[in-house]
Amino acid sequence: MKAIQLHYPPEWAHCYGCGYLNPMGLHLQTYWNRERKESRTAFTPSPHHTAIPGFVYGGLLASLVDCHATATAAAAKADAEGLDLEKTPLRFVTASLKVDYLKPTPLGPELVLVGRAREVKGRKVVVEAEVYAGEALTVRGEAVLVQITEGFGG
Ligand SMILES: CCCCCCCC(=O)SCCNC(=O)CCNC(=O)[C@H](O)C(C)(C)COP(=O)(O)OP(=O)(O)OC[C@H]1O[C@@H](n2cnc3c(N)ncnc32)[C@H](O)[C@@H]1OP(=O)(O)O
Repeated sequence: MKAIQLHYPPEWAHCYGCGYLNPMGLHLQTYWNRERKESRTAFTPSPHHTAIPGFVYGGLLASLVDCHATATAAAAKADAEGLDLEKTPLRFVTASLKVDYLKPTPLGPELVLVGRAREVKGRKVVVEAEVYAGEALTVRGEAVLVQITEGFGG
């Protein structure tokens, strides 16, 4: 299965969190499960992603939620409308991002993010995401994503 971010055309693939053309980026790769209507990604923070020794920097966790949510929005919208992302790439940007840090996230283990679309309406998708370190749910996020077209920001 191909990661959602790998469907982005090159002009939309420079994002620090998930762009495959950003050499310094995190290269997050999100996968969509059509049966479960759920997205997943995994990321192992590096030692320099430290907040307090032993724990992950919250800004990084927000970035993971952000980029996982944008990809989840594309997949959920494609799923809802029966579109093939290979033929019709969809790209969303973050309009709003809320992150709740439920408990400190340990630095070392792989983190798993799970995402679900709570609302798909027009150009807007609302996504809920969770970050797990092993069995522990450490972060819960919510994002409003808005679909953009060519020429965004111009
Ligand atoms: C180019 C690819 C980059 C991908 C990077 C991936 C993640 C990122 O880091 S993105 C970077 C950070 N984000 C940005 O820079 C976005 C900056 N903001 C913008 O460009 C615009 O405000 C934008 C596109 C989000 C929305 O503007 P616009 O296209 O005019 O949408 P608009 O018609 O106002 O709103 C559409 C819907 O979204 C909702 N919405 C818009 N902004 C918000 C918000 N801040 N909070 C909640 N809802 C919002 C509106 O209420 C509306 O909902 P509904 O259809 O239910 O009425």
